[in-house]
Amino acid sequence: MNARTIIDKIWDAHQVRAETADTPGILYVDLHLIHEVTTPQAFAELHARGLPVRCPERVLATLDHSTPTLPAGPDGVRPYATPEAAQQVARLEANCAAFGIALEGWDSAHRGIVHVMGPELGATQPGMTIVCGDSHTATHGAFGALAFGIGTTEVGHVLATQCLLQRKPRTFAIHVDGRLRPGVGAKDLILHVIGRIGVGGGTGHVIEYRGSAIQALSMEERMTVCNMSIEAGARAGLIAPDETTFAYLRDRPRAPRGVDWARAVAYWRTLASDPGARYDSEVRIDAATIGPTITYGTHPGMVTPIAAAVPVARDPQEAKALAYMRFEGGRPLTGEPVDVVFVGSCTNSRLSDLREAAAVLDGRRVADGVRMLVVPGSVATKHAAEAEGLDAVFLRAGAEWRDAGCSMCIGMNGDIAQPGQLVVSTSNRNFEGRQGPGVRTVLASPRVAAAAAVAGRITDPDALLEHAA
Ligand SMILES: CC(C)[C@H](C(=O)O)[C@@H](O)C(=O)O
Ligand code: SF4
Repeated sequence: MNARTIIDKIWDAHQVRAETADTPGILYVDLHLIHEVTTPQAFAELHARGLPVRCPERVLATLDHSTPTLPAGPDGVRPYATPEAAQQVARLEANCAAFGIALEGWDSAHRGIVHVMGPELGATQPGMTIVCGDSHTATHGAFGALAFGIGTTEVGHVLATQCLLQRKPRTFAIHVDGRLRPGVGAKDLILHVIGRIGVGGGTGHVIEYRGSAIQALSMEERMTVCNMSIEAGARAGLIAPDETTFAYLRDRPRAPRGVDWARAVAYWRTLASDPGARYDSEVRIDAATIGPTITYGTHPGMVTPIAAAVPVARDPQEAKALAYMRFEGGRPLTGEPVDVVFVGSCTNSRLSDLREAAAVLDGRRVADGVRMLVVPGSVATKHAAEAEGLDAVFLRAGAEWRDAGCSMCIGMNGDIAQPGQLVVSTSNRNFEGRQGPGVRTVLASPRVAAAAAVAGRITDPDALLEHAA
């Protein structure tokens, strides 16, 4: 057989029927993750047509987008932002009960952002096809799964059939070789990649991240990288599974056990792309050239090394983005006053992210007038962070320590900033108004975000930490 990429291998193993010129192929789905926002209509369709869920055991639900991050009041009432938010949650609870679907709901120690809790449970595994009515589903590609976002109509299709109509994607190898500099992490890496290939650079492709700098990443860092594949326009992004992957998955609640574990690992080892496999596109990046990286505009491709000057606008769209952000081309963003710092989201709300932010905040204080919100990605992450005292570090520094959820990444639960405020955010989208009407968003790593909180300004963390030493 020809040399195949991991993308081809997973595709071939799940293709029920090949595509033709006129019709997409049919792909079997191993795991369907669902949340409260993109499921109500899909379930309504099943109810209306009297259809059952084809494989309830392959569906896993959580509550994340509309959930308050402040605790219930003494009356037990949760502080939902809107009646719609409360209703979305209630409907998912009712639909999961009606169709026999496992829900990591309010009383679950595993509830959390769908792309954080799936991996934590070991539900996300190499070689799987994984879908979710959510654009950041590529996060699960960190495990060597083919994972992509689908629309609400498709959520209904998958619930009813456990299959999806899909055309085979093109393949894109992004090689990152060499070593990342100290203090430079996965978020800097992926922002740099998106800046390099552009927000449309991955369109129609599944990206395989390869090379020594990728192999050296932890699972949590790999998730940060794969998470933002969609921001480069790609349908998905993945990384071949290796010993790091297997070590992470071993003994997780939903991971295979005993002889099944050995059999699974043996299969997972066959997934890596064959030597000589061909890709439709390829890019090579030297990890040592990447520094702390932030966005300056209103899409995640508008990135700059933190100390470098913001590029001068080359077209009306860039000029519009700079005007919205109130930034000036030709000048660096360092020194720009910050109003809010958000550490959270499916990009950067895992234990390693919280540790990274806490390391900067330990023994320091959030600057006067700055609000800092730290929101763990899951209840399990929250407990793990508290077990090692990270909550105390954040609270001592003057930050807010919240319950798990999407929170200010998208503000659907009411966690938003005020018009005109500048937010340094560890999330993945800096679109106009995403964190509240008129709010200006700068995307950054947890380290850069925490440094901004301490300085009250956008700051090169190396300068801040050196100064203190
Ligand atoms: C609400 C949901 C459908 C949306 C998505 O698909 O990504 C959200 O998670 C986002 O990050 O914008
Ligand atoms: S954390 Fe943000 S990007 Fe991730 S699923 Fe929630 S809203 Fe979407």
